Amino acid sequence: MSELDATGVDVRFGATRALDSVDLHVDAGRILALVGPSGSGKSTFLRAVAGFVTPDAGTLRVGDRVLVGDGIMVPPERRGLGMVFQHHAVWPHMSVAENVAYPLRRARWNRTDREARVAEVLETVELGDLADRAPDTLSGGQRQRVALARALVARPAVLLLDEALSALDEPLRASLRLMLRRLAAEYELTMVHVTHDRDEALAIGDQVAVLNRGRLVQVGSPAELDSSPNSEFVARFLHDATCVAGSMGDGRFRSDDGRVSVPLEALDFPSGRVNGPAHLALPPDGVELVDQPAGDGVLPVEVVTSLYGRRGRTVICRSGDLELRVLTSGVDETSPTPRGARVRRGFVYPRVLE
Ligand SMILES: Nc1ncnc2c1ncn2[C@@H]1O[C@H](COP(=O)(O)OP(=O)(O)OP(=O)(O)O)[C@@H](O)[C@H]1O
Repeated sequence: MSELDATGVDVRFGATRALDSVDLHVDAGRILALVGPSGSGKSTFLRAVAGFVTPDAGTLRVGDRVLVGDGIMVPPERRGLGMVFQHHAVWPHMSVAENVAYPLRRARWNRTDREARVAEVLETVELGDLADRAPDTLSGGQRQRVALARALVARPAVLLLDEALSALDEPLRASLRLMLRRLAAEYELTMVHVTHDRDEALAIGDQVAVLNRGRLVQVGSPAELDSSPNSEFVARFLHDATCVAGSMGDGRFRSDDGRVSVPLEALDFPSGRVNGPAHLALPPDGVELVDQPAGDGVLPVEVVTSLYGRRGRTVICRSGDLELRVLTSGVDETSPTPRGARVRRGFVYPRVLE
């Protein structure tokens, strides 16, 4: 069990700054979920830790061992890390057990120790019965567990997962999420789990880090990110918030077009109190539908459509040019069409005027 520490990691590909001075710390035995839109630098970070990409600046350390920095650049095969990719790289010409034993063969483990360790790891990933099977006779989820077992077999200091569950269907994904959390706890394994799936990041991570254009924009527990997104970007990305431009003054937010006016009681300031130009981010669960189009903090709306979800139905409404998502619980769609949306909770951020 080892902690992972990244300090000031920069990676450039020509004019693209794939990672911009990234500082990240993962405590030993914990899972960090790294999430962000496409092209935000998630895979580049993992590849830099694994040793497939050389940072232009910064240091990477696992435990007290420097992997990158101070003139050191440890090659990938000497880093002692495990990695699992989206598409299970399982060798078709080897049985399940042979696939899993491969890293131990390369490390010249003797046969008895190798067989015992392979059997133990296959039990851990619940593949004990399938040791002799050929990979092409396995389901996608079983193959991915073979890849996981192979990454775990040599007791890596850190396990790196690059969209490792993304190609699987639910509910298999859900069961593998649980398996990863169980492994982290039982074996005190440090993990970095890269995903573009926001719900998965919040479900699996002890800590969640959000990347945007190579920059780390927020790191915190799932509950912190859920309740207190520190920027408009995070509010949009994690919460599907609708953003409204306006300003704060006289204890309320007023939108530039005059349609939205919200009193202080309904406002949160996750990045600090704001006065003057501001953006209001409205998460779907911070707005409720009401029958009347008027009232304090109420916008007149027209319902466009809705999506069913387990937490409730998300109703898509329009108010002027604004498209708003409202999470409702058990709204009967045949009831009189709601004509207003009342803001119960919105996040306010400073707005930098161009
Ligand atoms: N080998 C490379 N050569 C040039 N540019 C690259 C290379 N690898 C990545 N990039 C660029 O670096 C940026 C970050 O890419 P990266 O693959 O890390 O993003 P990501 O967040 O993992 O995206 P996705 O979710 O789409 O996989 C992107 O702009 C990408 O085009």
